[in-house]
Amino acid sequence: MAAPRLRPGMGRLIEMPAALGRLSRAYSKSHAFREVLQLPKMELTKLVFPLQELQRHLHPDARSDLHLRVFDPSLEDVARAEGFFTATPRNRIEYLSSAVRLDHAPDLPRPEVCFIGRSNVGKSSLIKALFSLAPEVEVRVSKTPGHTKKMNFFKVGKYFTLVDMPGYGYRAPEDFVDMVETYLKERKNLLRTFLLVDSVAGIQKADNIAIEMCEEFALPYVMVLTKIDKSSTGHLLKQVLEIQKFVATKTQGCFPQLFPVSAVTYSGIHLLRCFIATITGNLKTN
Ligand SMILES: Nc1nc2c(ncn2[C@@H]2O[C@H](COP(=O)(O)OP(=O)(O)OP(=O)(O)O)[C@@H](O)[C@H]2O)c(=O)[nH]1
Ligand SMILES: [Mg+2]
Repeated sequence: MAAPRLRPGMGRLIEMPAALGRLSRAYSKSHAFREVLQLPKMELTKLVFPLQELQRHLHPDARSDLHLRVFDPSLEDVARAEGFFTATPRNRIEYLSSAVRLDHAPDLPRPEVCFIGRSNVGKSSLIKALFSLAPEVEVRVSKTPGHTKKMNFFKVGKYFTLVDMPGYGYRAPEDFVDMVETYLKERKNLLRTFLLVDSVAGIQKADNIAIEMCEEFALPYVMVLTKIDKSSTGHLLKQVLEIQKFVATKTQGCFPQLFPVSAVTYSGIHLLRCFIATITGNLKTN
């Protein structure tokens, strides 16, 4: 397994003052990257590059099975990406508006990324975690499936827009199909769709319908595996391998690398921020 690559200058960030070292596990609620960098190396890898950590558990002959190197930023890139997600007076991160129809959606020139998935899969929680450095932004999450009823638009400075979608499947809003299908099909500035799949349950029937929809509309999309804190390592590894094979053999528009995340432990969140900053053309990695 390759260690996370470090660029010159990162050493300074990683040098750990003794006092901080003792406190390394007690990071703040925001999970700021400078705090993450103070973690012991294995913990850091698990948190920032969850696929790399999983790869450690694969038999050496099977290691090429994990598509690790498609998007493979350095720690420095990941650190730089955080700037886009940090709210400051000059970088305003805010809820913009909600819409139940595409023609009610805000007219925005900047690139947009949206998050779709079954109700309760963790879309709103993931967006809330991505916005942990913008604590003023309110993203509502709920144990009750079908909580998000509208498309919610969030502006990230002058860089891009994130859209939290209502879920499909159980307790989906009645107008879901009209709302989401039309959005996916016609939204001009939609750059990438993140399709969330529960890492415990794997790909379900309703997910297949969403995958077919993305394929039919020829959307570039990315699969995110949620709630990885709830999966055992063995189960997660099995799901990653199965889903990766599915993506490689049955899809055209899906990005080959999966993004496992947890909105509870923040595993994969920093990498996903870096990916979003990169695909929206704001960050040059490698
Ligand atoms: N353990 C764990 N629970 C999570 C995670 N992400 C979300 N949850 C829980 O899953 C439930 C649903 O989360 P939401 O983020 O509201 O899910 P959603 O996909 O937005 O759901 P809808 O808006 O109903 O479509 C909540 O109880 C969350 O606390 C995670 O990474 N780990
Ligand atoms: Mg929601």
